[in-house]
Amino acid sequence: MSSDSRKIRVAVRVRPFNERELEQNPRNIIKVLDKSTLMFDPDEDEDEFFFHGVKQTHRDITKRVKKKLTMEYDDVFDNAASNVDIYEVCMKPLVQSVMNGYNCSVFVYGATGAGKTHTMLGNDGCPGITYLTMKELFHQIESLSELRKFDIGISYLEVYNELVMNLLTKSGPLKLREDSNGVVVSGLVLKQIHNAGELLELLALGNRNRTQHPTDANAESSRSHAIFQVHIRMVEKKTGQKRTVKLSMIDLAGSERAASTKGIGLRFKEGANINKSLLALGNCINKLADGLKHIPYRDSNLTRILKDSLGGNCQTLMIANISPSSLTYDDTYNTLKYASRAKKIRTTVRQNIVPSNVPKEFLVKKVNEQAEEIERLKAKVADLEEQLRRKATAPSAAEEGSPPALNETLLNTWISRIDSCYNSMRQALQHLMALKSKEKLINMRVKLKEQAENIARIVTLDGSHLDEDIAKMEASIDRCGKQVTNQQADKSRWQERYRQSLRNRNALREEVMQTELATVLKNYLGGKDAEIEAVRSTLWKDHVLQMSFTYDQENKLWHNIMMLSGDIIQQNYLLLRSMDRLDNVTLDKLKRLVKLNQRQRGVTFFDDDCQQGRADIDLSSDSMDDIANLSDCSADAVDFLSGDSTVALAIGGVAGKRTKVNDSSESDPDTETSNPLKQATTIKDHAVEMNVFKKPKMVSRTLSFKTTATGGGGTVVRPTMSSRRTPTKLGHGSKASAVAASNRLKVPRLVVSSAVGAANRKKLLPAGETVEQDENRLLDTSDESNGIGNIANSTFDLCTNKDPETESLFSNVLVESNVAPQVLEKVLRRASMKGGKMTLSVSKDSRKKSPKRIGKSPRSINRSNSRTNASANSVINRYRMMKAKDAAGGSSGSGSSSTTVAIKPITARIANNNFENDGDRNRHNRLMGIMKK
Ligand SMILES: Nc1ncnc2c1ncn2[C@@H]1O[C@H](COP(=O)(O)OP(=O)(O)OP(=O)(O)O)[C@@H](O)[C@H]1O
Repeated sequence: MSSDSRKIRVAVRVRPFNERELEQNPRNIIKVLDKSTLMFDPDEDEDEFFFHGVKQTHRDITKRVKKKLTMEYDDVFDNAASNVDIYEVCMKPLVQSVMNGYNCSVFVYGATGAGKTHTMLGNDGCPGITYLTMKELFHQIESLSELRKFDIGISYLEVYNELVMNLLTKSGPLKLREDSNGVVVSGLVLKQIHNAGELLELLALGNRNRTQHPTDANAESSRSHAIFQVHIRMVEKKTGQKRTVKLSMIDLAGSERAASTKGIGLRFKEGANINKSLLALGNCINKLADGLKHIPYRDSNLTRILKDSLGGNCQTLMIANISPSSLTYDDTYNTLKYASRAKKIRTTVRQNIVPSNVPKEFLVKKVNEQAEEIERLKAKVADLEEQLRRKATAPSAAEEGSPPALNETLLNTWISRIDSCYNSMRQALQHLMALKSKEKLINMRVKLKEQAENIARIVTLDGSHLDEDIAKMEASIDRCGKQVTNQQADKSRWQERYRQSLRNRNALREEVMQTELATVLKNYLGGKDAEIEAVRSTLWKDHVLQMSFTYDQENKLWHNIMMLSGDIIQQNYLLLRSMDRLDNVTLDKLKRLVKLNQRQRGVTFFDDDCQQGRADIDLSSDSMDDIANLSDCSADAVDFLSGDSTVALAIGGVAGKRTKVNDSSESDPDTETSNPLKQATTIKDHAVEMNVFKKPKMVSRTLSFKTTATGGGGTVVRPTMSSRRTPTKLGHGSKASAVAASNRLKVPRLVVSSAVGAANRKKLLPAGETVEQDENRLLDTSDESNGIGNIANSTFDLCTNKDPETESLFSNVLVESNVAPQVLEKVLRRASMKGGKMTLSVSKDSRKKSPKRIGKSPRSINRSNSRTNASANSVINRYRMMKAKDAAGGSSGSGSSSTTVAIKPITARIANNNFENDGDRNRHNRLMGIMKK
């Protein structure tokens, strides 16, 4: 888009004397010398005066000396010129500029009654330049209607007392604001017109609304600046190229001095405002003429509106209207001076072609055409070169009898042709795969975002922000959608180019096979094919890695969410239950949750049954679940390998065995490279190379509570935790390994008994041992095995408000003990009654022993990472659920009391590794994922 610096075009129009002036017999102060020159204040044509026979030059010595200023403008029109003349000379070229996409602007300047409105609007018998211009504009539009589509909207504003008003609709004052397109009137609605006739109606309407008051100088004086603007939008039908242009026609209020209108009161205020805006206009004109950088456009609304016309991207015409009468000597002189200054102003004009509006398809088509043309020309050049060489070498070869020289040249030609063909193929493939990969990733992200949105609808801390949050998420999803849509055109373009390159390659191959160099070139072609395959594989690898990474991040996030949710659910469940607020609906939901969790185990763990389950999954679906389960080799990951074809692969086991389950691939001309089996092999190789199909290693964590006696008989229970990678491949049915694995698990247990009191226990003690000794012994033993020890019949400070983690741990530990739910309820009720410091008294006849604190130790957990802690809680919870289930079944079966829990001898439990029976252990091990069913 080129720009052009042009001066403002300035025309001066001299009106005829009006009746009022003629009555006063004034002097003519304007003498039009030619089409571009006039003389201001010329000598009077007076009768020659002789004194004593001598011609006198100065008849009246008191008379002012004439200025006799010769002034030059672009155009000067004398009093005989009509509006049509003005239009033909000044406006017609502007209409042409408008049609070429340039902004144009014309403003009439002059004192009141100088003929500005007459020039602009004219009257019934003599239409003004506005009507004439619009008529020509519509004429041009009609003649170009086959090539372009036009939209025309007009606005008619006035600036009165510094307020901007719409003359076409009744509304309040409008505000001006500036944007990249210049000064814009806020809230201005354009009126559409379809012919010059409609324009006349609107102009009449606008003029009726315009502020006019009679002044001494003009009976119909316009007291405001009127701005008529035509906005034209043109769209080239063939190319889609868009141009938006604006033609502004401004009828300024009179530039006279206030005194000449003899205004008082409101008229004086009008005059002051008119003068203020015209003064600002004068300042701007002066500064622009001097080439200054800072132009005070903001000094008035008028100059703000005229900013574009004076110093912006606009071709501007100024028509200075003057009266020839000596009655307006000063005003005319001022007008002419302004006009002269304005002549020096330069504006920079450029065509308003909107490049972004050129349809993409058009550009894409053009680029494709050019690319094809380049390819064709390249091939032609190569062909011609080859012919030339052949001609050049043929005679000499015949002379010398050395045909190999010919072969070598030919070979080089063929090689350069093959290289060029494969280069374009590689380029297309790279673009295509990058675009497809991007699309797959975006689609995957959209699904993840949708999931997050669903969760946000359920879980929200503050309902008032929900809408805002959802709106943000939806906006983000929309953005992703737009990204995908935007690149569709690109994708199909590269797809077409890729297909074209494949066709070219096949054609070239056939051609090669006809030549005498077929054997050599066949090998060369094979090498090139291998190169393309390597590129394809690398791109595929990058894509899979990216997909894996994204999914892995999401997986981690979900893991954390689930752990936190589980923890919160469990705590709320216990709290509700302790408060007797657990209703059936919530309970049902919890049960469903537990069941869901149990069902998921079958999919999550890598045992034989699960493998079967995996094979049943519909791998062609790209649902979220499938992405989640098969992220490493999902259909998404490999779909793009064969263009539009869909090749879905399934994992067939831990080692990453894959099975082709669906191949709807259309015939790719490149049968060799599009062969899905070959691709599968490639994928497999990559899987091994990248390790992406390898089963993630399971991690088991050992949790133990160390109980140590403190001074004064107190006992501190410190939970410690360690993580260890556990080999997931266990020997099938290997009992020894299962036991070994279960042995590694030390489940925290808090052994509580309200039935076995100190007195009773004393009877069980070996002779000579006190209760205290017995307890210490038990504690010590349990430290080794159970991890917590028997701390029954005691009052414990479980935790304080400051240590919620201990509270959480305690509830888990407590549930794991054999305390029946009813007992637990009582315990929690009691505990909560103590307020900030939770104190648990299990036994009715509890002795006031030093409290055994469970509170300091969680710091050691804090030192571990939070994920480890969450996992530990999860382990405990799983175990708790299992026990709760068993307890429910057991109690109904045996009918044992739920309030009193008898504990087994600790030593027996040590031997049994804390499990009540083998079923428990097996179930536990299954839950922990360390043993096959
Ligand atoms: N070139 C002209 N030929 C014939 N009559 C004219 C010409 N110019 C102006 N007049 C007449 O002079 C009178 C005043 O003209 P006009 O209203 O256009 O002045 P104006 O500059 O717009 O004044 P104001 O600033 O007060 O609105 C009108 O009656 C108009 O018809």
